[in-house]
Amino acid sequence: MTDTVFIKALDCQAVIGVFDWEKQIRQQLLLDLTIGWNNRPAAATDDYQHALCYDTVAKQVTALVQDQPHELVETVAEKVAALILTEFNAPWVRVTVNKPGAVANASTVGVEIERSRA
Ligand SMILES: Nc1nc2c(c(=O)[nH]1)N=C([C@H](O)[C@@H](O)CO)CN2
Repeated sequence: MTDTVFIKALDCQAVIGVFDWEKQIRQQLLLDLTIGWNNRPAAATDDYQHALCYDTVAKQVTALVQDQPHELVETVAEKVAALILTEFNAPWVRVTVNKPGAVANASTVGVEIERSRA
């Protein structure tokens, strides 16, 4: 089953970084999420109850990323993956965390992980 629900370039303003100056400011993180989800039941019934609501996912992920400080983008990616697997019961998720302001001569840097439910 290769169906997914995705969210691209989710804009989060986060306290993120390893240096002291980074703990005093907010910086942009852009998250790309690809979530394994069987879309057939929602399509067959045209019923929102069977859909994985990308708006609900986006709001919960934004709150998680913005409401507490983190040092590493790796930590953010793991926490977001765990949220999606546990709270939304998704079978797998791919999370990309972009920190576009981090390296002056790169358009973006970051990490990408894939996690599955145990
Ligand atoms: N693999 C990582 N490398 C770096 C990170 C990170 O979160 N993961 N963070 C930093 C600093 O916070 C940097 O972004 C400041 O510009 C350096 N390397």
